[in-house]
Amino acid sequence: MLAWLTARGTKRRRWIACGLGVGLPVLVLLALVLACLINAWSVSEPDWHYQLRPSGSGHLINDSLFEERLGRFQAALRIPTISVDARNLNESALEEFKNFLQTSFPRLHGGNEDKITCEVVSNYSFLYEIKGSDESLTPYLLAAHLDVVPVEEDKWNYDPFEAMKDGEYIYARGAFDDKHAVMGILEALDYFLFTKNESVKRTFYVGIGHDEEVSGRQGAAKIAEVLHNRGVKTMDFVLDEGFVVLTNALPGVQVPVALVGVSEKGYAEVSVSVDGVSGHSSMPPKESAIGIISKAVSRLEAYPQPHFFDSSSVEYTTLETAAPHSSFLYKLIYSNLWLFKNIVSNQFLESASTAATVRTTTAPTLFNAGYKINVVPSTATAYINHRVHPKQTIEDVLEYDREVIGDSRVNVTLNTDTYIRPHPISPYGPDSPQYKLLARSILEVFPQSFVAPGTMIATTDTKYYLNFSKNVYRFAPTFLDIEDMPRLHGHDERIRVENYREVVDFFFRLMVNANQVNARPLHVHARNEL
Ligand SMILES: CCCCCCCC/C=C\CCCCCCCC(=O)N[C@@H](CCCCN)C(=O)O
Ligand SMILES: [Zn+2]
Ligand SMILES: [Zn+2]
Repeated sequence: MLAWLTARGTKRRRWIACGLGVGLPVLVLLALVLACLINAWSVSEPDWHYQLRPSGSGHLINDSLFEERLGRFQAALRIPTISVDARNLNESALEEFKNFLQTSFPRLHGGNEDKITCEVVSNYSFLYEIKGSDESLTPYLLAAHLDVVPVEEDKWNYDPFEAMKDGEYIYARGAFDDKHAVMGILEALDYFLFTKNESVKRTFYVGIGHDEEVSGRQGAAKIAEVLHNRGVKTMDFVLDEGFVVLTNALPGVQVPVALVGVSEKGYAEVSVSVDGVSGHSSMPPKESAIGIISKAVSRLEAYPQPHFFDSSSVEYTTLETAAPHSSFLYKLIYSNLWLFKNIVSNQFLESASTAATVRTTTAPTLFNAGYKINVVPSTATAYINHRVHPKQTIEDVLEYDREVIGDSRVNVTLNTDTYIRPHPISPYGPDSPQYKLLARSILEVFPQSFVAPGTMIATTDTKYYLNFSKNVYRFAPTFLDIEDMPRLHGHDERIRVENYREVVDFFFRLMVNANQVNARPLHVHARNEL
């Protein structure tokens, strides 16, 4: 009897143990799925972001004036202010552009010194100071550049310097990068100061560089020096080109995202070279200099730099912010990144543009070796352009390169004249008044979008303005579908005509908002009014 009871007890315990063994994980899994679903169902736009949305929208600049402004923009695009390298700028075009600005905006360039002064810096760059009445308010800086990259004319379907308008778009080099901002800022400024006659409380500056595409050393760097010498030490915020309003950039997100660059990747030019033996090509060595460097470059591509995506990454917030605007599947993923971060990170690595936001990129861009078909050259050099992720130092990147190449014959050398360290992360989110000011101005002009932070993947002139402010933002009010990305620095660069209207509106709104202390958004409404 006792034995039977004991046996029965053991059996029950086994059943319980077995039940627990299978049931508990199933329960945990169910709880997990439920928690994820609840997170996805309950995700909504944060109140602070929602409250920045205006209830109405409308263009601020009247239509008859817009045609005139558009004509001026096209005229600006027709001047080929091409920067090839720091010693090869198109000086006659720069001179023409200077005259063009001065004659197009006479009220900004003299005779109104009580409102605005303009200094020409390094012959072709411009620094405007708009004096405010309240000296207790910290000034801010709007920046842009007037030079453009060269064109491969025969690859364009339009003349890159004709600024052809096909009804919907204007096609021209510089339409997107960055003359829309130069002209948009000046149009808005002229309207703000002389048409609307706004009384300026907060001083602000407009800095327009002429050599951003080749370093900015004569333009933005000198503008920063002039400001410093005038005793300007602090800016409330700095806004320069950078990210834009993007469509189809984030998986599962149909709504346009106005991505604000709150940091910027670093920049490094690295040479990978070997000094070997030369000789007759009829008796080649087992490994030539060209072969050794080819292998090194091939390994750098095969073993890319590490990637970073965790709760401390800016991109993590980008996706959390995108969650309420995503399809249900992506709501589920973006509102549960603690669980799905590895999947997301792998998906990011699949496309060049998103991969660039989560890792240091490695681009072999130049390859020099050899000078005659029957001579084995002793040297070969490849040049690698790295864009350094803020979670790495330039030293980390070089060390990784050397490790991956794993060949002591190969010299890996940093160009110490050109490197730029990753920029610090500027504040973003509800606790940053400067970010909110920018977000409000964006939403007033692009109410169909949402605003999210990102890490700018290319370099901008902001590197020269970092000492003025901890609030440095990189954003241009232009629309870009991810499919149009190759047009940037590529062929058939373009901007939608309607988008140019929004560009002028945006800079005008920003000037109005920045001029109001403790400003409230236009037509603010409560969530339940909709
Ligand atoms: C999760 C987000 C997905 C991001 C997708 C990327 C979208 C990119 C969108 C817009 C980028 C616009 C960039 C326009 C600014 C380009 C600035 C630039 O070209 N700078 C040059 C400066 C060269 C100076 C000489 N060294 C550069 O970086 O090469
Ligand atoms: Zn640019
Ligand atoms: Zn550019």
